[in-house]
Amino acid sequence: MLAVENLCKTHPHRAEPALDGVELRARPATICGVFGPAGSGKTSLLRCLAGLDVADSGRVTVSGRPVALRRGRRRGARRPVGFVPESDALLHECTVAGNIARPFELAGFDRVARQVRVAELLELTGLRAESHASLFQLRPEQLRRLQVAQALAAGASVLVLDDVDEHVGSGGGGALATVLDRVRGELGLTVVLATDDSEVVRRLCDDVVVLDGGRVLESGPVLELLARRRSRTAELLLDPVAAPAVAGPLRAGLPGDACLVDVVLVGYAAVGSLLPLAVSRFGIAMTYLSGGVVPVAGTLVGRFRVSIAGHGTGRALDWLASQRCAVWEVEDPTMAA
Ligand SMILES: Nc1ncnc2c1ncn2[C@@H]1O[C@H](COP(=O)(O)OP(=O)(O)OP(=O)(O)O)[C@@H](O)[C@H]1O
Repeated sequence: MLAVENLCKTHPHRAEPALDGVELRARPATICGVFGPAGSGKTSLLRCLAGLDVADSGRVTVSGRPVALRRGRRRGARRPVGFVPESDALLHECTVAGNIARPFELAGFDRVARQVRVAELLELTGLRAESHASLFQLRPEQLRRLQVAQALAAGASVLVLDDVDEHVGSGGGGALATVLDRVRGELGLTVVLATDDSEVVRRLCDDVVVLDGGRVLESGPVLELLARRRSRTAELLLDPVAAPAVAGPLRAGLPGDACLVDVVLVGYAAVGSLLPLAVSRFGIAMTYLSGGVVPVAGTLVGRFRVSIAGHGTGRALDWLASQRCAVWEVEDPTMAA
């Protein structure tokens, strides 16, 4: 377990803190996304996690042990937290296999043991065909996978990746995503990645920490946060199925007693059945106005704006709220006027 307690850091010559009381828990065999806009403190946090920087106050521990500040520049030395920076810090004079072998050499593995471990990591990271290639022949996304292999070779039990964006998102072909999936599922490691790309969180992350201005706005399991009323995570991750900002024009043509409702449904079963069930159970009239479904963390999440009318409306809303979904009435500026 990686635990961060009340981490605070202000960079030299800065008035505002880069990290202001950050708390984080990342479990083994999970991927935790540190999600926030540029300047929100993601890199500052990750550098403290990896022992590359020291915080002004607070604690970072792995399995209860404080993470020590890294000293010296011995690339490939053994580290419990493997840091994969935005730009590569690899050995450009060595081949792909040579880069993975270096931490094993430094740790005193003999030649046969080294070859076995290097072969395993080449397979895990999908780089077997590039084993003898020079780094100059690799694409940026392949270099990122090599960095992961090197961090694993250095004995990381926690893998920290900065700025995971186009490499994992729709533009990157998904090879790094597959590797991280295997690191989580097959090796059971804790992965923490920083991103400002909601697609990366939707596709890969079990947990999320939403950062802004160095503060945690919201954190927890992604699917739990999505099922919370007015969740910040839902607002950020469900942008492909965002409801229109203004409710007013949608009311045209609806019955006078209709109420407009936004509902977030989590899981295949909920998406497929909850709204029709509410209609049949409570005898309400429901009209679908906008929204859709999007895959998140291996399941389906739906966000819909619907109008509901009929005597059973209140009971239907209470029932929906008691299921695995978030539901709230849309504030309608035209009604308030
Ligand atoms: N070495 C530094 N010296 C001074 N200020 C810094 C330093 N590193 C970061 N900062 C400042 O700290 C704040 C947080 O920066 P940080 O790089 O951690 O955010 P970020 O979310 O990773 O941003 P990005 O996505 O652009 O990398 C910003 O205001 C930034 O300008």
